[in-house]
Amino acid sequence: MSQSTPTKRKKPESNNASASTTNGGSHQLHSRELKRATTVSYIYEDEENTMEGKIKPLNGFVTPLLTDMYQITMAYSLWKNNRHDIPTVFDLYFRKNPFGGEFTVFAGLEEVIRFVSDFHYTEAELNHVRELIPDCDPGFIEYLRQLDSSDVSLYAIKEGSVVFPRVPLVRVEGPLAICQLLETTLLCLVNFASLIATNAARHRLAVGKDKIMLEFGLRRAQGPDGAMSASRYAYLGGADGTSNVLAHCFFGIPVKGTHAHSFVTSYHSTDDLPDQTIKDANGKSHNLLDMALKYLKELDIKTVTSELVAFVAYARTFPKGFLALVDTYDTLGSGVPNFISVALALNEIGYQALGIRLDSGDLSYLSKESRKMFQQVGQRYSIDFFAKMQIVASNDLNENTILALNRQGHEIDVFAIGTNLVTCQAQPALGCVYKLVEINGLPRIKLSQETNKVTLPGRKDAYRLIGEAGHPLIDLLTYSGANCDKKKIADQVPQPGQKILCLHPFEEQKRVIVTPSKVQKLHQLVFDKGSLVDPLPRLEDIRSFCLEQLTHIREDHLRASNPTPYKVSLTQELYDQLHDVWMSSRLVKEMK
Ligand SMILES: Nc1ncnc2c1ncn2[C@@H]1O[C@H](COP(=O)(O)OP(=O)(O)OP(=O)(O)O)[C@@H](O)[C@H]1O
Ligand SMILES: O=P(O)(O)OC[C@H]1O[C@H](OP(=O)(O)OP(=O)(O)O)[C@H](O)[C@@H]1O
Ligand SMILES: O=C(O)c1cccnc1
Ligand SMILES: [Mg+2]
Repeated sequence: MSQSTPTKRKKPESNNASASTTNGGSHQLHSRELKRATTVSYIYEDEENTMEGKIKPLNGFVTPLLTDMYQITMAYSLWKNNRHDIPTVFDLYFRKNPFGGEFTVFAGLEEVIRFVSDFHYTEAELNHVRELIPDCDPGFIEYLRQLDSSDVSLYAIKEGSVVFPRVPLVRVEGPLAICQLLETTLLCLVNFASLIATNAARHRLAVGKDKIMLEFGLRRAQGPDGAMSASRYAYLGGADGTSNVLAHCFFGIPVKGTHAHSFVTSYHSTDDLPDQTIKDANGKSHNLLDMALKYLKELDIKTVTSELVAFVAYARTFPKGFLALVDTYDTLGSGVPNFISVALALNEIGYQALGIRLDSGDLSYLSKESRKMFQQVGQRYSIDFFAKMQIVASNDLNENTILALNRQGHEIDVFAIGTNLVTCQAQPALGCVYKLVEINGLPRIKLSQETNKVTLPGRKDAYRLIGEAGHPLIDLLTYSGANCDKKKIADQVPQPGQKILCLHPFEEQKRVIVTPSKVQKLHQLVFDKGSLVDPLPRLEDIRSFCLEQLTHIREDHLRASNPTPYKVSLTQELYDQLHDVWMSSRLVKEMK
């Protein structure tokens, strides 16, 4: 690949990054545009997200060459055989929910729309393609030079929706060659995004809605692109903030942070802090270290002095949001008392400390013991906010450890989750696939030894049937293929209050009659032959939609252990069509 040119970026607007877990980061979104130059390079510009403005991918690697080689060879062959313009329908969907769960959060749609909208080959990219194909016909390069998405339409489920296996997340309609060329990039954009969003949603459910969940995974993420995607989609799925500064600058995600052990261990003695003073709101100077030592004496506790010095140094830098990492030497014997002494000193001169971070040991026990100490000191000195000091926990947290902490009881206010959130250690990939379901108006099927892998042929629509209690009951797929007559298509559309027969795609005896109270059409036209239909929603609105959606799904579908599968069914018409196409596509074996 060509060397990238040096980055040429407009300076991001100043962000409000702060050292505390509550003060950091504004919620304001700074949309960034990433323009592609002749070689792959990153040039970020402010983007007006208008309908007229050309929208671009969020990441400079997202170009038509971010694909598998076979897409290009297939496109060449389709063009050579004059099949490139045949009208087609492709479905993008997954077959199994991740993490042993029974739900998935759909994410990545904005990036899909941006990529499809911007689809074109630059001259440099055309040169690459020419070099990749032996004896490449110049006519193919001419064909690619004029190729764009002006004949492509996308129908999609809203980003942030809770979704289920086999329901197309995106339906792509357009000429065969370009739809085929989109496959790999679209899958790359949806698979990781949805996996991370689902992982974040599961961690969010474990943490509970009244607690704060932060994503601290940048250092362990799968490279810079994986890290940016992870921060974006962890936020979409329910994280309240990230430690990733660039994700704040690009996506407007609130940025949060505390400090590391190295900050504490970098101090050895009081000599390392020649200036121990701090000014109060009136500008009067006080010696913060002496004041903290006075409180330690009153409390009759001996602690590690170098740790106290580090805390004083940090507190005089951030007196308004002082939060200390307390487990460097001895959490309850030194870290928490040192924090308390500095917090009391700050309080004396009008500043309110924020809390502590625990990063090792038994987080249930340590959080409860720390809370007790805060309550006792608060009572002794009649300081109300002391009992409510924020307790942040980190250290290899995951869904299971959080659920275990909930069972044991804890006093944690903020769960900071890194590795397990951004790498999806419990399951490293989602298996979204992209399959041709209709060509030239005719349904197409892909057979498999595994029934579950057989594709559902034909153009389909999807509806969510909502029950009396307000919970989704079932997703129903209807047949809306080009060869299905208009009345049949209309007759399949489920109506509230009417009985609807819903069939399992492969097991004839599994059928249910549903009378929905409400019906939601799941697919919307989001990209219409080259044009964006509606402005792209803001990331924080997608996040709010996702969190709201989760409150409507029945708890037994969401729970971590033995969740109930959610039903996805077919209308009689779609069922018949599936089985007709299946029968006619299968060879009848002969035995002698
Ligand atoms: N009460 C608890 N219940 C269940 N899991 C816990 C509890 N407290 C901590 N954990 C988890 O147990 C693991 C402890 O890891 P480990 O023993 O490697 O670290 P540590 O000894 O506490 O700290 P370190 O080695 O980083 O100083 C972490 O994954 C942590 O999230
Ligand atoms: O554990 P995670 O969920 O990935 O969360 C992020 C971790 O990264 C930081 O330290 P790091 O692990 O780099 O070093 P430390 O544990 O030795 O402090 C932090 O203190 C957390 O422990
Ligand atoms: O701000 C923190 O405390 C932090 C950030 C990233 C990783 N670990 C900790
Ligand atoms: Mg660690």
